[in-house]
Amino acid sequence: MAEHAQAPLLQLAGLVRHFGGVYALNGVDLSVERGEIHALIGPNGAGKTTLIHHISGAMHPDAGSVRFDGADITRMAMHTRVAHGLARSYQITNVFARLTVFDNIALAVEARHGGGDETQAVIERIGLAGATGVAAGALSHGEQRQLEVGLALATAPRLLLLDEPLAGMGPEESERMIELLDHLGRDMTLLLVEHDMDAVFRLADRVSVLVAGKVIASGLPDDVRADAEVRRAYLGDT
Ligand SMILES: Nc1ncnc2c1ncn2[C@@H]1O[C@H](COP(=O)(O)OP(=O)(O)OP(=O)(O)O)[C@@H](O)[C@H]1O
Repeated sequence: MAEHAQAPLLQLAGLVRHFGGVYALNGVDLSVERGEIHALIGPNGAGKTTLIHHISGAMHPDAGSVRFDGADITRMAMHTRVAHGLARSYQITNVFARLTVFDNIALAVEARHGGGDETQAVIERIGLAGATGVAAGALSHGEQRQLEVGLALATAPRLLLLDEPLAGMGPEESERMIELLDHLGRDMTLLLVEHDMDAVFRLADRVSVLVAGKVIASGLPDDVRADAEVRRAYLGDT
């Protein structure tokens, strides 16, 4: 419907989630537009991981709504969201260490009835064509993170969620991952949580800042960087 074509791909409104007396999400409003690379930044404990859990469907809110492609998915289960094109790449390694790169991706592709050609295409996309027959456990840390992105890609997502894709990486590995994400961003919408500000400001079309369970700013990277409240709350006014 025309109305839906205009709607943001992902729209969060008034999301609230508390754990006892701690309000991890305290009324989050956030829109992710179709085709953009959107970065979510914020200090430790701001609620970023909790927010990703609410988008992936691992958690459900106490109040507020999650809309994906115009539909209300607030109560939808995680696996149903994946079938609708919403995938998450995990911060914690979830590859099968003893299986080869090929078999890891093939399993994920077969889970949605794909074939061998598609497996190879995903492997090429994540830059592991030279390691197809290598056991996942023998890959470097950076390559394992590339493989994790491949597992999410195998579900043919329209929105890919990435929680700290550069965590624990050296400069060369980071560079490879940034290039990979930059390429993926040309074909799909990405929402990433990341602490590496250089990477964020290089990759993101738009940036949102989460502080104490609320989005305090959302916009173009340069505008967000210049925002006085953001500087005070997070970036450090140097
Ligand atoms: N399962 C839980 N039970 C109790 N409190 C929780 C739970 N999950 C998160 N919290 C609390 O909610 C707040 C937000 O946590 P969250 O992990 O979402 O922040 P974050 O922005 O991802 O932080 P970091 O950058 O350190 O990963 C914190 O105060 C945290 O202690």
